[in-house]
Amino acid sequence: MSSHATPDAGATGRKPVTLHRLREMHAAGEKIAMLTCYDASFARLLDDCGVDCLLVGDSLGMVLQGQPSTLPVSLEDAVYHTRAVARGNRSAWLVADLPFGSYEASPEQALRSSVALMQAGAQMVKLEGGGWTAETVRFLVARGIPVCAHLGLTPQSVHALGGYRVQGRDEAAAATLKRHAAELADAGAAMLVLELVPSALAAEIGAARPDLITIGIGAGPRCGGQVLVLHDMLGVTRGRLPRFVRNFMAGAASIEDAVRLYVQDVKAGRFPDPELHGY
Ligand SMILES: Nc1nc(=O)c2c([nH]1)NC[C@@H]1CN(c3ccc(C(=O)N[C@@H](CCC(=O)O)C(=O)O)cc3)CN21
Ligand SMILES: CC(C)C(=O)C(=O)O
Ligand SMILES: [Mg+2]
Repeated sequence: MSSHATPDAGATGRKPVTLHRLREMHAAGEKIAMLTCYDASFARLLDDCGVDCLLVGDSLGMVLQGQPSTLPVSLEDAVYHTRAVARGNRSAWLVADLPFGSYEASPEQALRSSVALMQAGAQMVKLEGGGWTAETVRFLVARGIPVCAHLGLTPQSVHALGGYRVQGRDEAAAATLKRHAAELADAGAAMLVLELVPSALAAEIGAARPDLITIGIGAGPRCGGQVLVLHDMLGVTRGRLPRFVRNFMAGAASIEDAVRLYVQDVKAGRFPDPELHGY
């Protein structure tokens, strides 16, 4: 064992996943595996299993708190779970959702909320919305805060959208989505979550902006990476699940095996299957 071992890498652990490394992976065509994570124990497990990115999603409102939507999640809630995940994580890239009401009023409000998440251990913040968020994205990026955008089904707008429905289905909506993606990329967003959009549209957005790392959830296999809600892919969530979910615990001998299978299947392009999970 070298006496010059870097302090960040554990004895057997990988090097920390940086934004630079994610861009290298994306440029080389390596798919990025992301999962939501809300606590220290799962953070350590997911990191050990090679998950590239952990997302402290505001889905925690539904999954952990039993809320009917993500709207009741507070910035305090997000900070609390980001702290926990940051303590358990060793090397995965840590993204935290800006909750509903914590960033919409102004770029300054978004900065204050983002500072709270970054001080809790996040390395990137994620916010939902189209072109109107570009000014805020530019403001945060200029101040050293990496930003992930989120288009398509944006659950914080569920009441305006009229339910958790596929977005960008007709030609006009698809054109708007493409324009918003370009505006967010121009504003400096490094990553873009595409949720519940037709696979062909997600592929087009990614092809138009190779500088933007697209992460799909119900957006088909031709994205730069994939994300799922942890409790969904582990078969913990009860009730009817979105079509894009696969239960990786089915046939797996352990949670670690299921998570490793997810990472392998994302990297190999085996998940998602366009027939089973696509729109
Ligand atoms: N546990 C959990 N998993 C999620 O993926 C998730 C959350 N919670 N909470 C926030 C949002 C809500 N999400 C949802 C919820 C329902 C559908 C759904 O039922 N979609 C239909 C498609 C409808 C259509 O065709 O327009 C489906 O069958 O997939 C999709 C995404 C995704 N997010
Ligand atoms: C599902 C992902 C993209 C998310 O925003 C969340 O978990 O809150
Ligand atoms: Mg979210």
